[in-house]
Amino acid sequence: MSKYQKIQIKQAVGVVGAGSFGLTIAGLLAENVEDILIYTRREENKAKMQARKGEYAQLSPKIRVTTSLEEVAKDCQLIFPVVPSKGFRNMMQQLGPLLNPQHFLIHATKGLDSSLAPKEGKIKPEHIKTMSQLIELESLACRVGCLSGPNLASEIQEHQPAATLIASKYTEVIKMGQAALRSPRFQVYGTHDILGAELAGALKNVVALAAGLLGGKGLGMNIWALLVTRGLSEMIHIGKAMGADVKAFLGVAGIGDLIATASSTKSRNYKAGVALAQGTPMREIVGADGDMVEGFRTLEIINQLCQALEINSPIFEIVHRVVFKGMELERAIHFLMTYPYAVDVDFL
Ligand SMILES: NC(=O)C1=CN([C@@H]2O[C@H](COP(=O)(O)OP(=O)(O)OC[C@H]3O[C@@H](n4cnc5c(N)ncnc54)[C@H](O)[C@@H]3O)[C@@H](O)[C@H]2O)C=CC1
Ligand SMILES: O=C(CO)COP(=O)(O)O
Repeated sequence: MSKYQKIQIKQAVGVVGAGSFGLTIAGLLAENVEDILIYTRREENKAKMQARKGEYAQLSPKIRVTTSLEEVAKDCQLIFPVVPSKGFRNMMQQLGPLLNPQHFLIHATKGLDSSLAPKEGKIKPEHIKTMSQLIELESLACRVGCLSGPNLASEIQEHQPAATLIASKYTEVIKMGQAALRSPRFQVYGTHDILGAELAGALKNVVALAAGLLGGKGLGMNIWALLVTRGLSEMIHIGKAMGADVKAFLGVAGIGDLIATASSTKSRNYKAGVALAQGTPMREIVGADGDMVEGFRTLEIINQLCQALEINSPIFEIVHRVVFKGMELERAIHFLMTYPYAVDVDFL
């Protein structure tokens, strides 16, 4: 047992979603937990994972694989859902009926959901849900949390040190998450501001995408720093309009993750921006990695929200035009460089 562990976790811990970050979380859990159950939808993946073949060769022997959500809900009190936002509600509609108020759910998805919005007409703030709100909507689970921070999966898989934030209204969820994940290679902070942590994690992907656009054009660090600073300011304004506090945006899940994602060629959001700037058609990027560029979905949802609430967010608006309306990047940069900004720090 790790010396950081205050609560001893004796039961199996579940991970739903056997992608890059689900496997990373399972690997972190293996430092503290004896029995980890990871859910994959695909039988062929289950076979490969069980045989520890190919990309699964390094899987800890403590990790069991299942294609049964019933088994996850029955065996595990603590479950980490780690599926892209696009599939999250659908996943919860299957998992939700199997859960009860004794379950603890800590998701790690950095995105938003707008599936409750009507097909026609304007989106309203109440149509936009974070993943913790979807968990509450689709299940009886109330001990809900989120994990968010500068956590590029490949670095953690290489055992490089990193930190994250577990956010929940419930202290017991934060403590349980810390006990499960904390180790000398993974620092885990805690906060009760779950909305702030979720929004910071989702919104930073859009700024990372924008940073990739600049990187793809070969632009330097001055404009990168300007983008990140003003992008953070817009993230905070949008977050506040959605009911969040400023704090999370200034911590590991906000500025911390923003720096990591907006400067790393390991980030899929950053890489998508680079590809767009270098002329790769949108359909090719979406075709290759579409669900995984969370920033695209978030950008569409936030653009509608900003219009509905008349939020002034020039960077988000112009990135939307570049990504979805074919605006030339040079024009977009000119627009922002001549934008009548007046105040530097306007969110404190
Ligand atoms: N990869 C990373 O560095 C990090 C990713 N995240 C977040 O984690 C989430 C997942 O990302 P990755 O694991 O990297 O993506 P991925 O594409 O590698 O894996 C996603 C997995 O979810 C599965 N999945 C999709 N829909 C499902 C459903 N309805 N039911 C069950 N499984 C389903 C897919 O089959 C796939 O195995 C994203 O929201 C991402 O922003 C957060 C921190 C770091
Ligand atoms: O959120 C992440 C790192 O903290 C992962 O970012 P990407 O989804 O852009 O790869």
